[in-house]
Amino acid sequence: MKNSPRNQMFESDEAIPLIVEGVIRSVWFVAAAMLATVRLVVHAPILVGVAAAGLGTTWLLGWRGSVASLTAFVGLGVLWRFAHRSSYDRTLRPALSQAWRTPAYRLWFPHVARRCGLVVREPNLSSRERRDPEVARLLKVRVQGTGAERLLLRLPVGLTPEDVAARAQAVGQAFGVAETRVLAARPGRVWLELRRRDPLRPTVRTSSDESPNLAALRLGLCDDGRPWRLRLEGTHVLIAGATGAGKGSVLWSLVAGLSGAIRERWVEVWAIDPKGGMELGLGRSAFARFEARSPEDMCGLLEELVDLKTRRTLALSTHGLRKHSPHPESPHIVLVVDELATLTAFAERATVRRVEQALGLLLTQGRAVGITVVAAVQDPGKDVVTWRDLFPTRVAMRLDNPIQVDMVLGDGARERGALADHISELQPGVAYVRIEGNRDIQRVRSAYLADHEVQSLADCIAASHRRVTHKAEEAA
Ligand SMILES: Nc1ncnc2c1ncn2[C@@H]1O[C@H](COP(=O)(O)OP(=O)(O)OP(=O)(O)O)[C@@H](O)[C@H]1O
Repeated sequence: MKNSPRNQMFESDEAIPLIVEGVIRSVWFVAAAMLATVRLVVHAPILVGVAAAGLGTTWLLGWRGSVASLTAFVGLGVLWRFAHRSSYDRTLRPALSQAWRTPAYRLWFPHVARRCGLVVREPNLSSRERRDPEVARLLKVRVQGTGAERLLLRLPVGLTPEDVAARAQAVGQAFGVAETRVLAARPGRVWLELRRRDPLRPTVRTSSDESPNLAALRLGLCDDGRPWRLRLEGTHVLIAGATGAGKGSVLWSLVAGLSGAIRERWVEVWAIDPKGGMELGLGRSAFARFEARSPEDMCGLLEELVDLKTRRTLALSTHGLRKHSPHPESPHIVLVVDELATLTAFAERATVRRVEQALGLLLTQGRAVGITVVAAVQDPGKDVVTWRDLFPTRVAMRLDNPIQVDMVLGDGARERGALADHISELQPGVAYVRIEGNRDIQRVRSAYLADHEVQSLADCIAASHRRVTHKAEEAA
């Protein structure tokens, strides 16, 4: 086929070529229209559904009936919103947002991507040879019930997820959103998340109705609406946050989550509070061991745990086992250290060396024998970086500057959306969590326990232990 100057397929004005051309063009037009319809249905099914329902109703009931039905539907929606806000927010609201935001993103994204630099230009070509730059393509839009809008992007050759992360803020601002982050999809694709509402705004309460699971202990809420679950067995946890960031709430949520296991005695929490008991002293009866006196005393407790570790390692190797299983005679031990840096700040040099050696041994060899270190730090300076890599799980709460974010979570974390230095002082307990082997960073808020709740939690644990001891004495 060849285009003549008059845009004809065949260079002939005879009837048969003209008829053939007409048939080919009609088939081509019908196929293109069908393809466009299919694409519209696939990309904006809700919008197409609503339009089809509107046309169907008008055809069946006339325009008055159609307006009446529409009014009834809107009325039902409004009623639903006021009668049961949570189910409305979970289901209808995201569906409505999806219906109108999908076409809006599709319309504007190519323009925004070009302006924000999500493009690849061929290098080493003169401006005359250079073709149009390749732009990141929007494949899918997902509106979630939690107020997050996720855009699945296909990256042109030459663009990486890090490039998208570096431009994410600009794209977010263009769509009127302040919070953005990049999540891994498969190679060549990336999810760009834009958050319009924050489900972590209200204070999160603990839920005590769950039996403790060391592989996924419930500590609070994730910003996708799911519970925040943290693995405690086979890992160590570093929590960094400026003063008032809510480190205490993470530690107490952890104790609250473990309380069932502590009462049944297959988990013990040992606590070290270098601030003289200011932070953890409130619930000291929840702890099997508690030390808040001199650096030498705290060092002594660490060394006691190292001895226990050595005995457990020996026992495991004697029985040919590779992993410790907790039970009341040999419980899983969670060592909580509030303010790791203070532990060594006021100690003699010899004590500092002993503390460092004991911590090093627990962090490198404690995981397999049922010992988890959970340490909090206020100022993630260079001391923390020394220890950082020995903590597979890291939690960055509100931090003072952007450099500290990568210091805690690892290089590139802030660029991928862990804006811990942007967390508001009005939202204590909010944090970004990085787990070993997972590039994605979770945004979470820990549950909050008021002082009286911490006290009653500790009293409840102490009372349960007293009952068990009493029964054991009676039996003896
Ligand atoms: N998860 C939370 N939800 C709501 N409010 C919280 C939460 N965590 C903490 N708060 C509030 O913030 C205050 C400070 O929290 P917290 O003492 O835990 O901070 P911190 O990081 O331990 O500070 P510091 O390092 O100075 O001890 C608390 O008194 C409480 O009112």
